[in-house]
Amino acid sequence: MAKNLKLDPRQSECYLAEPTGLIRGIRYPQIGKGKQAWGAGVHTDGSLLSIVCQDQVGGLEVYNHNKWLPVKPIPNTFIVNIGDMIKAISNDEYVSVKHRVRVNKQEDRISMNYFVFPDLDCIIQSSK
Ligand SMILES: O=C(O)CCC(=O)C(=O)O
Ligand SMILES: [Fe+2]
Repeated sequence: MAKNLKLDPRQSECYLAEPTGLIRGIRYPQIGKGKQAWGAGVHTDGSLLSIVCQDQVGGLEVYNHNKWLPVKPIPNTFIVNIGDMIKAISNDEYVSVKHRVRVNKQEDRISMNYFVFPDLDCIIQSSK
């Protein structure tokens, strides 16, 4: 991505700072038969990138070409979502993905999420 956007390597380094990264572990409790609930409503992530590791229960959905698509759990596989900051840096060449999480009726769901944020003093600027 950095190559494609012709980013200065020093600039990309400050975007991908390690100390500002954030890990969030989430448990979505089962809701029981006959009920419906959202574990996470429709949103985009404010980060540069988000790396999601979900268990086998499923429930994550992404919006693509006017459709909601379930993200099938695949063992030992991470999902990488583009966040709002990449959208800003790339002048909308890369677009942050709308997503939501459906809660399962019979099983709890666990996901681990790593959000990549830039260094604290890094200035986000468009690549154009
Ligand atoms: O639990 C998931 O699969 C995604 C969670 C999420 O979208 C978030 O924490 O921003
Ligand atoms: Fe998210």
